[in-house]
Amino acid sequence: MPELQKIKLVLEDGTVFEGKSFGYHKSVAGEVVFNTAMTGYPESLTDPSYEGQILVATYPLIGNYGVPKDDKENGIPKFYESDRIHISGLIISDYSFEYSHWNAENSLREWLMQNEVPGIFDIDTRALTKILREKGSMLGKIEIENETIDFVDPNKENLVAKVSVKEKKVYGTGKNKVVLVDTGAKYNILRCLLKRDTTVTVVPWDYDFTQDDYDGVMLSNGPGDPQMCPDTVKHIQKAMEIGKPIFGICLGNQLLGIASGASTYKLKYGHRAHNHPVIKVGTDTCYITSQNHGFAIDNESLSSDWEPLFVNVNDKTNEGVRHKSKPFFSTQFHPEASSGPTDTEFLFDEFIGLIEKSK
Ligand SMILES: NC(=O)CC[C@H](N)C(=O)O
Repeated sequence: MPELQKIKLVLEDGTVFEGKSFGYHKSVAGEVVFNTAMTGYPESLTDPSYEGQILVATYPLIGNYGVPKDDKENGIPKFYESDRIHISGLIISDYSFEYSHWNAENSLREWLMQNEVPGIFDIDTRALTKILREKGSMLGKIEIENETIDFVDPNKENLVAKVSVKEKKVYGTGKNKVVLVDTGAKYNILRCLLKRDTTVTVVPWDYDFTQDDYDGVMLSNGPGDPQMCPDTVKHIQKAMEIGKPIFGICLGNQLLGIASGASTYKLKYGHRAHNHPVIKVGTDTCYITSQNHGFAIDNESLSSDWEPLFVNVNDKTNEGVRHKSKPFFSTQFHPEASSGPTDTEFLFDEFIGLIEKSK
């Protein structure tokens, strides 16, 4: 094991955890959240929804399968969810300095260094997660020795503007024309669309796509508080008047909800895992889903034209909405998975089905 420098995590409530630095050695502040998935750190670290957050992995052994090659397909990385690491820092229990996997090209440590993202290991992540579970997600800061920085609340910033594409870009040559509103889209949403005979135009979060020629709208995931994107909401409202199919995922669910008049609130510690059970409302069908969110739509605030589509079995929170008569629906979980279970990928087929029916 190389010589490692000391580094600490300081929580808003004053708790301090001392650990060892294995990533880029610098101080950083953000919101501390935990994810209970056992695999998928390359996908999580590059998920733009984590922008501004310090991520705690509750699974104790991290780094053992390295990080994948940066192979491209259709002009986008095959194994990553965006072009860079989005988390502000990584907190783990045991870092595996040895890695082995058929697809590994680099170590997690090297990759964190290249992206200038700090990592701490040798932390009692069970004790830390219990604090976050009991008190809720809180602000925190990673501090190197002899340095003090201020806490920063990323939810007060427009993080979506930071992670969205700056210009329109077209992918694929399929027959169904989908506008993908990039509020921080994971590449697997694009991959799932391209697999289904589509031409996808990825547009910036504040672009008025309603003037374009399209068959359906896909609203992506993304970071931060959904109330920070009024421009996107305005365009969604215009698209609802046009009436072509709309499918939203995670932040997309929240923005569709807000556009329909519903309100959102912050969950105590959010859902970040591979095993969240959701029930399709009105059925006995339960799906196990991949999730990463800290906000939710208030089911009670839905207007009379809308209804909950899925509900979380654990805490009964909203997991999706749909319009009662128009082809608009969304999910709070991730049907594109990556990482996590792919059980709900069929929702992309349902979206394409709605597009074909409405043409
Ligand atoms: N993955 C996402 O799209 C997250 C949505 C939103 N930023 C939340 O935390 O609730």
